[in-house]
Amino acid sequence: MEVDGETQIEELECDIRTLRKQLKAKVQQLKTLKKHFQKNCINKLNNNEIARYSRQIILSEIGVQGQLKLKRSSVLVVGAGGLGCPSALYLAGAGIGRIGILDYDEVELTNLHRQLLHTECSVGLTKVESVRSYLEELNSQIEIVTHHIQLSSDNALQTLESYDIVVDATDNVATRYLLNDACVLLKKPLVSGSALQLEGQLTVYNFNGGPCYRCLFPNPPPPETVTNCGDGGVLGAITGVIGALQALETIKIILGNSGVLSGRLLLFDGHQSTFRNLKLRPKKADCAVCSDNPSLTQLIDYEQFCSMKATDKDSHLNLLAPHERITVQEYKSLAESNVPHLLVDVRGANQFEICQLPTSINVPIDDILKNRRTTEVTQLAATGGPVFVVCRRGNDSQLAVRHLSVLFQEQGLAPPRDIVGGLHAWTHNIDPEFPIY
Ligand SMILES: Nc1ncnc2c1ncn2[C@@H]1O[C@H](COP(=O)(O)OP(=O)(O)OP(=O)(O)O)[C@@H](O)[C@H]1O
Ligand SMILES: [Zn+2]
Repeated sequence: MEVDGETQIEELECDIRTLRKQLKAKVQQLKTLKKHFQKNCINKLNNNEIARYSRQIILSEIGVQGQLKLKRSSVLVVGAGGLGCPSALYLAGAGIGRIGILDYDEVELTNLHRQLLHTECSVGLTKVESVRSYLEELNSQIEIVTHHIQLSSDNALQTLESYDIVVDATDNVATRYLLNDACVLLKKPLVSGSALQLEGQLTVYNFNGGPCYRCLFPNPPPPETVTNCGDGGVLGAITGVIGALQALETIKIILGNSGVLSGRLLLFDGHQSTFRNLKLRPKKADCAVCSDNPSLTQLIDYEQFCSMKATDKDSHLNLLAPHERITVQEYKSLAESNVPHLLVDVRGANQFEICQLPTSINVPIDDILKNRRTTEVTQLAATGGPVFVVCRRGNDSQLAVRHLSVLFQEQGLAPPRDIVGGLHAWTHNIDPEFPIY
């Protein structure tokens, strides 16, 4: 009975995939026909546009002329994730004539709580295709262009060139510097947002004599101080707030509104639901890129400059010597032979609650690095057997081993060892049923 049910589900899913493909082909066909036969004048609104945008056209800030400005403008949204989805959605709704969506990534299940243009059916598709099909259904009057690439120094200038404004909806420092420098070189405003946990930030760089990102942050932060959503977590409503505000600032720039958030930083605190505006330092007279005598006149290697990758994928640390590490397979056979040992899981308590390996104890990395619970670990280690350290992907566990090794040595204990690749490696190589997040 259960097997029958599973087969039926698979068959239906397969049918739906086929129908979606057919639908996509028809939508594309319709688009091409419309483009060919409907005269879309950029100096006039058609009846569909008048009705569609009527509730914003009647605003004194917009009017017919403002709506035409939106229609004639082009915006590139870089990153089709937590911030990119809401900003692209509101830009498309408002009638920006050409919207570019740029992202190298594919949709994953862990994206769906906040990246709300992607659906369960788009898991595995490219993010740019997923966003494109959503936005085209929302508004057939505008053009959506997709760029399924990783933005880099080799392609940034050429890609950004054909857009009026750039929205930074990415999640890593290297890409932020790259976008900043490219926008300065091309003289384009950069609407920059970020969101983490229950907080968000927003500002507009390189606009109307205001500072650029480098004016404020001439040097990148140390890599170990940077947290991404995968490690720190984020609430979808926070990315929604900041992404929608990025669309608002973009629209204000196009309309020529005087209240654009340039030279100011908006901070949103979702705990208290408060917004604060900080005045930023003005443009730096000797900024490396936006001053009158810049030392940087072309794009550089940003991963090298930041000592960080321009993606949050595959960032595997390699801090330890081979003898300080064991594989998940080695750990499995040791655990199965009932060798007495101590397994320390250094993820945060919330993550430990999601899933954990049998007999492991939870001592979060922060507690280890700040020596808050290291005595507890050394005392347990002294009771005998080897000590192993595990985390989600095998990075924090290496930091923990490096830190603990010194303490263990001082006490004459055998050094702890890191489990390579962490719980992700456990799921991939040992137990596919072990939850992955
Ligand atoms: N250099 C780049 N080129 C193209 N896309 C980029 C670049 N840097 C970041 N991105 C994209 O920006 C988006 C940032 O969004 P967000 O952090 O919400 O998503 P995510 O990386 O899927 O999240 P998670 O960290 O939860 O896996 C991602 O889709 C990522 O692929
Ligand atoms: Zn500058």
